[in-house]
Amino acid sequence: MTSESQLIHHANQLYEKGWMAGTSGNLSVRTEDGFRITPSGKHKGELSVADLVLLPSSGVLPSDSPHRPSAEISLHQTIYRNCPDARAVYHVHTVEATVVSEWARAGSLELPPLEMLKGFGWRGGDPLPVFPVFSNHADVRDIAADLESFFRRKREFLLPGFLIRLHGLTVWGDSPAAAFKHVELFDFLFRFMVLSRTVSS
Ligand SMILES: CSC[C@@H](O)[C@@H](O)C(=O)COP(=O)(O)O
Ligand SMILES: [Zn+2]
Repeated sequence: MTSESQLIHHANQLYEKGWMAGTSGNLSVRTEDGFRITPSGKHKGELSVADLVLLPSSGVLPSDSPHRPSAEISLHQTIYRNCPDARAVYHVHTVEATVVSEWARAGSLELPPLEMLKGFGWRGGDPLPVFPVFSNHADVRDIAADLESFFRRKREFLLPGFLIRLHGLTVWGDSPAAAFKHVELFDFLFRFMVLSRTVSS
């Protein structure tokens, strides 16, 4: 299976989970000639490989592209530029990700020290990793600029994801399967956070 067809398979699965409802979210995979990304504003449960838009390594979109690329392409570009191992970037809108994004303080969200964090390579006992939450600027390029500044501040351990306030979750991985796994791990953490507040209130 090519990485493009894995992306389409995952788009269907993420749509079925309700995480790409109402045309929300966008997915991309790195290819030899750049990366391919979902088109803007299309139903994410009805895509095919032919719908994907190529952003060539030159960074210049071909003028004859039949579809418009995702409006959030600048976030994907920023991740691929800063994370050489990233081969897939997935952005979803889950209810719990949106709820917990409101709980951030000074631009970061405290994650619970759950076993599930080890799925990201975190070792229990190490300090909890910083999980950034960026403002949902009207111009996505301003969010990408905040992300760029975050990447510049080098850290020992970087979680492969971030939230945008009242918007959604973005993750990356060294394969489409890894990106999908990271969406699932973060979803588990966010659902735990929401549920534990509900139970204790
Ligand atoms: C339901 S609208 C959501 C969009 O504004 C955006 O946040 C999104 O995730 C999808 O944008 P798209 O341009 O289709 O990739
Ligand atoms: Zn979005």
